[in-house]
Amino acid sequence: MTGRHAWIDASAGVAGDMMLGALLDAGARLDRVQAAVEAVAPGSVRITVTEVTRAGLRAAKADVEALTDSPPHRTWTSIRAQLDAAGLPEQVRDRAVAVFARLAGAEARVHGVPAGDVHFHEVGALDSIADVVGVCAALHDLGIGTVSASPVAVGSGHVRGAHGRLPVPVPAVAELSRGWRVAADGPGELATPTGMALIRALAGVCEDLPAMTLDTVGVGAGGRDRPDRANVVRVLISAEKAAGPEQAVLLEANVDDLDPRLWPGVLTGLLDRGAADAWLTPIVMKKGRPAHTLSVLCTPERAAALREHVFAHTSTLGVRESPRIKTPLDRLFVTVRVRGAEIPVKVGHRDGVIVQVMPEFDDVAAHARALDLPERVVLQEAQSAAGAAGYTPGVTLPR
Ligand SMILES: O=C([S-])c1cc(C(=O)S)c[n+]([C@@H]2O[C@H](COP(=O)(O)O)[C@@H](O)[C@H]2O)c1
Ligand code: NI
Repeated sequence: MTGRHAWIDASAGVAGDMMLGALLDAGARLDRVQAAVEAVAPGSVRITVTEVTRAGLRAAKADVEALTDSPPHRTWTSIRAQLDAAGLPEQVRDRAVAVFARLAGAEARVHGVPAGDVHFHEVGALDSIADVVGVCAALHDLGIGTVSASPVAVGSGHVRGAHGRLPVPVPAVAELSRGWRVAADGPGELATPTGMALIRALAGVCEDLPAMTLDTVGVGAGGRDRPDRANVVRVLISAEKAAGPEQAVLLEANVDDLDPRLWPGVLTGLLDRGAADAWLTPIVMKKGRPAHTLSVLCTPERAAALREHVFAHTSTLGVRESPRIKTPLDRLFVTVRVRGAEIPVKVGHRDGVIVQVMPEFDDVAAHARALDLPERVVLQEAQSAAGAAGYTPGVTLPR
């Protein structure tokens, strides 16, 4: 994935409105954010942003004002339908779905109900929609391709809510914290479920500030002003990301009982839904059974949807998931003419030096069929035509 990198500093805690404030402070346009929220929950909320101080630091405070007395649908199933129907940019929708899926999964486990039935409280549902969709729209507006985040301060003590007195970290935050570095780091509820769900769904990795050419810093305020520490989330955003390693997720499942005729459709379906790659490896499983490992490489944002696709379309009972680092070549396409036909050629380069020159094989095959020529002849001619235009491995890209 291309784009800038955002590192979220949640060392003083995190909540949805704090992240939204930080991204608006970093330059995300309020009208774009409001429009995305409006598309999901028309006429329901108005987002405003004001400048405040927290322990003497300037910060942007995002506020969500409810404009309606009639609450929106409140289950995860109905919010999912609203997100799907809103016509959001694909990246905004996918990220928002991933965040709500995390939140619903955590609440489902805590309360012992199916995720689809998880009930977002009436006012909370509007706040959550505005925070989650607003954050995802702001990331999109800022051109953020990848996200990572610091360890999170979750707080300590107790809070009062719909479930009475809850221990801090509240149960949903504790559930969402599994696999992340967290510490109490102070009294009170420092991390909310929505804030933690945003971190877990959007950030591929928990890390201290990664090396970057820093472009922008945004500071988002929490509700309370505490004298001992600034109640803020910071977001540090890189300049346009240099070509280099990016976060990826590898999903894997070993399967020994799927009708083999179904596999091509499974792989095509995964690629159609945004997997960067999907493949099968023959293996031998327990009891000497011939089987396959299904592997799916994808961005962290696509992982949840693709995991569900694997469950729905194969017979697996589980999916393994591991973070990976992927280093893609920068790419561009050029078109060459071979015997009257135009064939696109993919050129992979690193720092402006060409590494790979590969005619698109589907086009080569189609043209070979049309001319009744061997595919290898058309392939070679397309490669030669690209070379004649200056696209040869080892040379600098033509201007
Ligand atoms: O309403 C519910 S089910 C609820 C559950 C939990 C659990 O941890 S379970 C916690 N809370 C509290 O709601 C407020 C708002 O949280 P946001 O994530 O919407 O900002 C917060 O204080 C939670 O502790 C509610
Ligand atoms: Ni709850």
